Amino acid sequence: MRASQEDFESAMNQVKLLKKDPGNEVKLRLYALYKQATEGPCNMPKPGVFDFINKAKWDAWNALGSLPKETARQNYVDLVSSLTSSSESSTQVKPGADRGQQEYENLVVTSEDGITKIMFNRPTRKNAISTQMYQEIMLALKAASKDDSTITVVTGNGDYYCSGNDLANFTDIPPGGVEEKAKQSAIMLRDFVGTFIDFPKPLVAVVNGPAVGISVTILGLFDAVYASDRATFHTPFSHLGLSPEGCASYTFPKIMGPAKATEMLIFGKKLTAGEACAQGLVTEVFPDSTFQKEVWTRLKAYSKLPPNSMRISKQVIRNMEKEKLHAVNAEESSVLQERWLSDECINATMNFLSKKAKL
Ligand SMILES: CCCCCCCCCCC/C=C/C(=O)SCCNC(=O)CCNC(=O)[C@H](O)C(C)(C)COP(=O)(O)OP(=O)(O)OC[C@H]1O[C@@H](n2cnc3c(N)ncnc32)[C@H](O)[C@@H]1OP(=O)(O)O
Repeated sequence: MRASQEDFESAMNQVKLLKKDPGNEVKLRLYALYKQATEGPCNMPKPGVFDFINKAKWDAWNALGSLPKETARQNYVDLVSSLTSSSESSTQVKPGADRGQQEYENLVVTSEDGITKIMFNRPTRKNAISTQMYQEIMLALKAASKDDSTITVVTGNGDYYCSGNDLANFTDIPPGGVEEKAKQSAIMLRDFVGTFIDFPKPLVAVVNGPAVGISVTILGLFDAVYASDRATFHTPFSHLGLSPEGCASYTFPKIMGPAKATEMLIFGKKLTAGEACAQGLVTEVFPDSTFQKEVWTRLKAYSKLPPNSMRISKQVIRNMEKEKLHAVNAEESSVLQERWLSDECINATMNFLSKKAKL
């Protein structure tokens, strides 16, 4: 959801009420986002080198380049919200504390060494994502976006990373009928993917084993993807009478070129980790025997980099695309709303649930 003028004004008031000084770096960022949101790109003359304060302000504003006013307004609101939640919450989880095991039924969330780890935890179902688990992932990401960690990692417990949407989600039909279920599911899907699009910190996938469906498509929204050589990447949408989601209809052709994206998204070709790396979907592949050790050593080193700089770099890399990604997400979700009601999809799902089919 975009921040309104009202949200922006309320954020400006909240800044005045902050109990703790957020430090010069954050104050400069607030200043720059405020100027960009209200006046647009910086076109003031650059202050002289000895005018330190005004030069620092000018540099911060000028660094935002042609960031659209609406995006600057949204970023300002997000930044203030992260400041107010961290100063208000005395029970906030600090890195090193293990939290969430009571809070989440399908996830294990821990925070240590500046890294929040969100682990899918339904190993007996190959970490298939139930309706409740979609909600829990959104909650965990929102909490991670505001906690003290610098990097957020998503991974899976057991032999699978994730087998995608839990096909049993199709059986839980509300009193409004299957049309109502499809409508609610499209809203949930849009919100779920939107949470990844808007995630403000470096987001890393540690793909410990095979990945299927939506757990693959959203990888295009991560900042880095490390995979065990046991991992595979499979998006069998046509086999299931479905169509792509997670913004893959946009990110995959961009990452790997349209021809390779077609093989995955339309023909359902399963990629090995090596192939996915060669096509740019995966950052690096590690032997399974040393995967955890090598990846976590590297992530711990990355987590010591300056957090504000990493967030800002992510913004600079991603922000121009955000609007496009939200539009793609809305379109994909609305197409799927129709697909879920199609005979092709209903038959494929029934075949799986009655154990007549597997991928
Ligand atoms: C009316 C509209 C409602 C719509 C609601 C949708 C909401 C948002 C949707 C977002 C769009 C997402 C799309 C996708 O993700 S598409 C991909 C979906 N995933 C699959 O099709 C995978 C299905 N699973 C399999 O083919 C195999 O299980 C798999 C190859 C993954 C593993 O095979 P293996 O032989 O190694 O293991 P088992 O099959 O024995 O698995 C162990 C048990 O786990 C159950 N399981 C595994 N994956 C799923 C799954 N995705 N959904 C439900 N259940 C799953 C499996 O059945 C086994 O159970 P049992 O022990 O009871 O047999």
